[in-house]
This record gives sequence, structure tokens and C-alpha cells, in this order.
Amino acid sequence: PFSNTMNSYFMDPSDPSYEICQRVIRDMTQYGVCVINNFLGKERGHLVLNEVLEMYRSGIFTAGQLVSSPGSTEAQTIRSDRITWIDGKEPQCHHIGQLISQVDSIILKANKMSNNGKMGNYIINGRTKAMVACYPGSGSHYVKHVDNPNKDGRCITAIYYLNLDWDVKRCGGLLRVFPEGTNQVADIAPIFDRMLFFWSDRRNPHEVQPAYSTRYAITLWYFDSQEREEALRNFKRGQPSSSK
Ligand SMILES: Cc1cc(NC(=O)CCC(=O)O)nc(C)c1Br
Ligand SMILES: [Fe+3]
Repeated sequence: PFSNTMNSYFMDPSDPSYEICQRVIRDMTQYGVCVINNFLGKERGHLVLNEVLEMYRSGIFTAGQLVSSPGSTEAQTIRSDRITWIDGKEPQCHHIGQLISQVDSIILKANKMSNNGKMGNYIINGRTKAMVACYPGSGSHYVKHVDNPNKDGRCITAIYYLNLDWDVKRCGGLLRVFPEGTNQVADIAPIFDRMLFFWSDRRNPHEVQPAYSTRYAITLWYFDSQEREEALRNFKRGQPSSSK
């Protein structure tokens, strides 16, 4: 439903352009999903990709999702995505760190710019670490799910894709979002230097279709201050958040 032709070349990382933030506000308000292509530009995109490849080669990625095949006799497991969490200050993650602070500044500026300082009625005051994910490409996928179904505080999912020459017909790995309230789906190819934002709650169930090439992505989840505070209060009281 949304046009994803926005390019963001030559953006000053410390002060994101007004029109990028306007675009995020408009698309998030109208569709709950926003795609920005050429987010860093080729050069910086490659610097981030090289750091991710180096991390992957160094073997610090853990097996993300261990799914023991149901009813299997031996404890056979089917690994799908492999992940590692970073804060971006690690010495070998300098450019990933720059990407993270660029996304931070866009989200925070957009949050301030949107009407009375709230984008989607959220006040964003923090985020998770960055999750670097790799789908090894042997048909690995991610089943349809909601990132934040039970008010754990996460309001925006931000995903940066790193995959050069990605052709969905050949490589699969499509992210399919099923925006609530419409039978229209949003198919998003995980192409190099593409930035994606979407509301993390039940408005955006999504799946990753089987990938047949190695598929890399960096994900950040931004917190709404009020919902996060409430979730932590519940957590301390030993209550599961709102409903399990
Ligand atoms: C670990 C974890 C990963 C994801 N990733 C995606 O949905 C994939 C998006 C993409 O790569 O296109 N989501 C959740 C709720 C958890 Br938890
Ligand atoms: Fe997800």
C-alpha cells in the first residue's frame, strides 16, 4: 500500500533530514509500516555489511531458534536464524554503531516532530540492543508472529537489511507483513541498504518466507516509555505482562 521509493542519500547522521522524518511519521501513521531505500548509501552500507560478515566468520553468532521437530524421537533440532546481540560500541562494530545512532536520531526526531511530540501516541525513550540475525539459507524461515503481542513495551520494530543482489524469486526470504484490518499484505524484499519500520504490536503480524541464500538483517526495537515502565512494574511483581 505504501510507496517505498524514499532514498536518503547524503543525510547528516547527527541531524536526520526533515523529509525523512516527515516520511516516517506519515507512513507510520497511515500504514503502520515504512520502507526507506538507500538508507546509508552504497559506501557506508558496505562498511556495515563487512562488519556483519566479519562477525559471522568469527563464529560469535549463536543458533537463534532451536526448534526440535515435533514428535521426533532423537533430540533432532532444526536451526533457523542465528543471532547475536550488540550495543554497537564493540571495537569491531564501529559502522554498525553509526547505523544504530542514525536510526536513533531519526526515531527520536520523528517522535518529537509528530503532533504534540507523540508518534502513534508513543513517547519513545529507549530501545533494545541491536539484534544481528542471519538466516543460513537452507530454507530457513520465521513463522508468522507478532513481535510484541503482550505489551512488553516495544512499540517500533526497525530492521536494516544487508543483502546484495537479492532476488526474491531465486532467494526467497521475503518478509510478509499482514497489517491488521486489511487483507492486503506488504511484501518486503530484504534488499541491501533498505530500512524498515513497523509497529511491533498486534497490528503487524509478519513472517519470513524460506530463504535460499544467506540472509542478514539488523533489528532494533524501540520502547514506549509508559508501556515499558508498566511492563517492568508487572515483571517485578512477578505478573506476566497484561495477558499471556
Ligand atoms: C528473534 C526474533 C526475530 C524476529 N524477526 C523477524 O520477525 C524477522 C524479520 C526479518 O528478518 O525480515 N522477530 C521476533 C519477534 C523475534 Br523474538
Ligand atoms: Fe518479528
